[in-house]
Amino acid sequence: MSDILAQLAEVLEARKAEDPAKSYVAGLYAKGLDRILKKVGEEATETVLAAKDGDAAHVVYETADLWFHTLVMLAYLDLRPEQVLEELARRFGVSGLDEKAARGQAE
Ligand SMILES: N=c1c2ncn([C@@H]3O[C@H](COP(=O)(O)OP(=O)(O)OP(=O)(O)O)[C@@H](O)[C@H]3O)c2ncn1[C@@H]1O[C@H](COP(=O)(O)O)[C@@H](O)[C@H]1O
Repeated sequence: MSDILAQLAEVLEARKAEDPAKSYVAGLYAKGLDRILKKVGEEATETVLAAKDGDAAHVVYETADLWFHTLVMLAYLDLRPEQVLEELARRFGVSGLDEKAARGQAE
């Protein structure tokens, strides 16, 4: 499921060498971190409004925009989505074990 994040991260990395006039992502990099963070903030707000609105397709669309712009932010900071997934996996490893134990499934 997370393969698309890794593949997209590769594209975002490659866009660091791209002409800003020819690529949306290269254009964002050229505008700098503050512009990227502004986009993350805008997309977060649009996601919240979509969730309040209650249209499922709209929520998915806006969440994709939000995730995409956080991936651009991570790439700009030379961070990888795998690092975020590892952090989530580490947390799940802790709480997931608790859940398994509660269900009597612990090994
Ligand atoms: N997944 C995306 C993606 N999601 C959203 N967006 C862009 O994010 C922007 C969303 O912002 P808005 O809705 O506010 O639209 P906007 O007014 O055009 O944006 P601003 O002028 O405010 O920055 C749109 O321009 C979308 O096209 C994306 N642009 C690119 N990608 C992926 O990134 C890859 C590299 O893209 P390029 O750099 O364009 O080649 C592509 O192959 C795609 O896979």
